Amino acid sequence: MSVQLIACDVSVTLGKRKVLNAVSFEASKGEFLGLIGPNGAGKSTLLKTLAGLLCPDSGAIRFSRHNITDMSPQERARKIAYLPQARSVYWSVTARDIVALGRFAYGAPLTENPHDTAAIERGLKDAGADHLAKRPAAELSGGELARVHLARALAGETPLLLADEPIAALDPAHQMAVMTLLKTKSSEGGLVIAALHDLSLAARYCSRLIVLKEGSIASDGAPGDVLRPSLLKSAFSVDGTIVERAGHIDLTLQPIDHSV
Ligand SMILES: Nc1ncnc2c1ncn2[C@@H]1O[C@H](COP(=O)(O)OP(=O)(O)OP(=O)(O)O)[C@@H](O)[C@H]1O
Repeated sequence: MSVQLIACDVSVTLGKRKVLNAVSFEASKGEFLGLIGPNGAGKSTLLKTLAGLLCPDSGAIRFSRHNITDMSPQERARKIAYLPQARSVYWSVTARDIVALGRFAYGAPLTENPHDTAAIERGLKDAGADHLAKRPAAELSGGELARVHLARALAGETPLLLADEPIAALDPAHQMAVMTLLKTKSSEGGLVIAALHDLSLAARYCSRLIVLKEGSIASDGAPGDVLRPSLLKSAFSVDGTIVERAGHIDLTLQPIDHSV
């Protein structure tokens, strides 16, 4: 696999806090990379930095041989889709209007051509949101709106998709549908990086996991290699039982028993 994304010694300070500390990794097309770690570990900050929305204090990020900070916003938007964690909509626009913003780098919605229309409709369908297209976005439930925003990210047809907690608001069936979709997007040649809190789903669907802890990479590798009891304890402060069967990893998590 050819390396597509390189993050080299990336450090980010927000306010007075050093939130990312010399983060380095490489990723290739075809990977579905789960970014996991406890609250405040720096997952959203890393995704925003990879998207070019935050500027690192030091270090560099290259995607498709281009330095992210040298790319124009339009070039970035044609290569990188970013699904943020916060998804509220207060304007009187339809769900389809939101999805059409995914084609903004190509001139839509002002000049929507047949390719834009097809990408918007495919995004809505893939995200399971086609039936919501005409609904006012401000009236949608949290899970419905999450799927509409995912459709917006998909409509850009970018080679890199950065998704911050794409399944957080979803019911179990939609969680699995979205994880299957992201896995499919990567196996079709895309690179997908998603911040996730559900370790079981991350283990089942992602090809690789990166664990962030206090702004640094604590572990990086195949789910079965990363999710070990010692890592669950040190990074997530939980006790975990891990069973691998038929290519799947089953995780059972419980609070650390301090009495033993
Ligand atoms: N603008 C800011 N100024 C100062 N500190 C910030 C700012 N934004 C985020 N932080 C801090 O940076 C740290 C990392 O935040 P980040 O949102 O990246 O974590 P996360 O791993 O995505 O967490 P969560 O799982 O809770 O979403 C947190 O301690 C947070 O309080």
